[in-house]
Amino acid sequence: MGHIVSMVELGKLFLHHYNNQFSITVLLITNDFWSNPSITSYIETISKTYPSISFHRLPPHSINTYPPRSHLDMAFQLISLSTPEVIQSLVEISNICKVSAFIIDFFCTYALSGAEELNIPTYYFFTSGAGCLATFLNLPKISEQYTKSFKDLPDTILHFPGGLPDLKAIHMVEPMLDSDDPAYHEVVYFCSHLPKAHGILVNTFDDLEPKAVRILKDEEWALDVKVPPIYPIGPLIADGEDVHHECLSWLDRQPSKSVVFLCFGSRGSFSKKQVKEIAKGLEKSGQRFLWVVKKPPEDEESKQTDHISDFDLDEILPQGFLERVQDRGKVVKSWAPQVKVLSHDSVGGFVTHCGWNSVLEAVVADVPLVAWPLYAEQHLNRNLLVEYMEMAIPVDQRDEDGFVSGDELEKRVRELMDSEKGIELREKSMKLKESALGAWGESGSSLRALEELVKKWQAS
Ligand SMILES: O=c1ccn([C@@H]2O[C@H](COP(=O)(O)OP(=O)(O)O[C@H]3O[C@H](CO)[C@@H](O)[C@H](O)[C@H]3O)[C@@H](O)[C@H]2O)c(=O)[nH]1
Repeated sequence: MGHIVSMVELGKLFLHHYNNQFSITVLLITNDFWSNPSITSYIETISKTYPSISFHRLPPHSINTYPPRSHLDMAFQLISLSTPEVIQSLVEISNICKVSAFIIDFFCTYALSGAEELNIPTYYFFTSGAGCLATFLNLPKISEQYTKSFKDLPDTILHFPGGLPDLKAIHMVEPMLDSDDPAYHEVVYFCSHLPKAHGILVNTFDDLEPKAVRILKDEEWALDVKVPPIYPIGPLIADGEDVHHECLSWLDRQPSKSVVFLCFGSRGSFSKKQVKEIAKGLEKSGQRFLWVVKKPPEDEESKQTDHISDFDLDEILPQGFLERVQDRGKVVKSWAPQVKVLSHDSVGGFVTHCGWNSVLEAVVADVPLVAWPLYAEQHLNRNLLVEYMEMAIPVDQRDEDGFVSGDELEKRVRELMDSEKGIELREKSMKLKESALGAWGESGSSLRALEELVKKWQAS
């Protein structure tokens, strides 16, 4: 969902600045694996409100090569199987009009060479940040240096060029933890193809990641790999959902900047033990909080689907917790309208899983962060947010399973809401909000990057 929303936001961006010059076609893979009612309703809404954006659904495939090793292996196999139809669609669209650019998600790298053979300029839209992109560009080299799986290297620290933060091997991006998983090799393949694109659009802005943008654009090859033209065209975030959720009325009754919001993205669920520990930490912290809790998965397998199922909150929270914190805490099941919550005046801090959209939404809303990464590239984002961008407080996690004690959460929440460090972060986040607005103002950095890109297309 996060990737579709980002891609559509990009389409809306072109339409907003270059009305009548472009129409947008979004190619979508269809499969039970991805069927999700919120995606269907999202697409229906966008189709109605933006007639210049059309969605073309590719025919479904089923996996017939080998049993998938992981959910990402399955996802990558399905995407790869759709490549011939992607290229066929490009041919058909080219027969009707000129394709100015073909913009692909990182996970859709399979279509890059076919599109280039058709002489269609192909770009990536990288939905995470510039620091993450700079690190990804180096992953093929890093992977060559190790024969063991990163998950089996508990004492190894990985170093990257260009002053990028180190990363514990066990915090490697999720699909590259296990070298026996075919998804590992697919991610290396994706990363090694990034330099082959005409350019990479990145959902960030210069002032948010000045060091990372600089090394990506550095002609001296600070990164030790070839980097194609980079276009930081963010922050692109979805508009707040047009819903009225009960948690918003609750926020209306809380003092300004007093509430810590805890939300862990579209898939972030925890074990029952971890849920109890979070509750303990929040209760002891004495702070006001709004906490989105997803259903704890029964096992690793059900982790992919369980988070959208219904469940009984009383069964997983400590006994009497809700009554004891009723004056200052609210727990919401499964989902809250995050963009609206973050921009509410009562919210003064955000405990986040470091998903990039969540980071950008917090930046735009001027909310300081506690970083609690879970999966995907989130550990990498945590290191960037804490060490490189200095805009978040980290939580200390157990190496084996990422567990965070209630005492640790209590300490970090207090630090964010009630300490010198918290004040520092708050000042920084106010400045970043202004810079985010400035990036799209007259001669702002993101606007300039967009203009440069479109000029190229117009000239070709
Ligand atoms: O209760 C919720 C939970 C999430 N959201 C929204 O869902 C999106 C979540 O996006 P993000 O923060 O990027 O997290 P993920 O959904 O986990 O995104 C995936 O994609 C991101 C972009 O590539 C990566 O940075 C993440 O690690 C990866 O997990 C955001 O727009 C949130 O506002 C809500 O509105 N309410």
